[in-house]
Amino acid sequence: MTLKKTLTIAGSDTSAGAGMQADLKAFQEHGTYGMVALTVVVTMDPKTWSHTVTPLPTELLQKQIDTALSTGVDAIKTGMLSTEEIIQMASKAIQASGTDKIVIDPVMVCKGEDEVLNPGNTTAMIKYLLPHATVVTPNLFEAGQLAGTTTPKTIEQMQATAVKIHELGAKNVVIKGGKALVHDKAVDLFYNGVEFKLLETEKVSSTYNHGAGCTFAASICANLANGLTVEESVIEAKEFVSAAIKHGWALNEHVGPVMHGAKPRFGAPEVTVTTIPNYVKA
Ligand SMILES: Nc1ncnc2c1ncn2[C@@H]1O[C@H](COP(=O)(O)OP(=O)(O)O)[C@@H](O)[C@H]1O
Ligand SMILES: Cc1ncc(COP(=O)(O)O)c(C=O)c1O
Ligand SMILES: [Mg+2]
Repeated sequence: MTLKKTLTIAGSDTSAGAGMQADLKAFQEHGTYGMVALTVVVTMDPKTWSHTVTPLPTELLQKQIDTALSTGVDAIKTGMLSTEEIIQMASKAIQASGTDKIVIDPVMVCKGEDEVLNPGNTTAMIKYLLPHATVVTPNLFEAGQLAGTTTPKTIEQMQATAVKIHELGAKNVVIKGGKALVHDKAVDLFYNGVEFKLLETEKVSSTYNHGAGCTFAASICANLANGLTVEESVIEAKEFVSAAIKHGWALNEHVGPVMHGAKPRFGAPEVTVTTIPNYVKA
């Protein structure tokens, strides 16, 4: 039996809820063969849990990319890319890979940390990654940064932001309202350049949501590798991550990761999909 090969170009979250650890767990749960090209290692101060991001030498990243690509990957996801040089390397890897199943998770901050990784990276992501994105999965903050606007706060503002990000070259845009959007449901907005759909689940009141974004994007990537359509991939990923958040747990007093493999074990909350009227520019 052969498996579809999924590659993440991402950082290591040593606490293992997010980053490439989340990606590999989600890849595995979706029955794909997960591979990694590691960009940075994130470690935590045992007392304060403040994060330190340590980059790997770029030559080593390139060797990992070359190794993984030589096997013929079916889909690629990008996660934490800490410098413009690394963003360019990821872009070249995508173009050399021969696959058009590309999920860009434009990670700009770690949850629980306010500091933006490197503000110049946004411009590089726009230039080098968005034109190759089958799907891009910003949270509200990241969506505003990519679109060059303020952080969207309403569904209508999310629509305007999604249009701008689509114009930058991403074929499909999912803006994650998640926990941040003031709404009684966990709402994500899907835009494929033609129509808008709202994806909604129950909102879990837990704070054990570390790694939700990575798990969501990696699930989309695995679903694409397995041959699902973009929309099917996003809807299943939303089910998968909702279950993971619902069963999130306390790793220690500082962080609560999602339970990546919750859906196959406990089932998933229902995702409601509603087509909404197109946003008309004022
Ligand atoms: N409290 C919650 N209840 C249910 N779903 C959530 C909750 N928080 C986030 N989600 C969902 O998890 C996914 C990841 O979103 P989010 O946590 O906002 O991303 P990120 O980790 O990148 O900031 C999205 O599909 C979002 O709607
Ligand atoms: C290596 C790495 N990638 C990505 C993220 C973003 O995680 P999330 O899925 O919570 O957005 C983090 C957050 O700590 C991280 O450490
Ligand atoms: Mg994220």
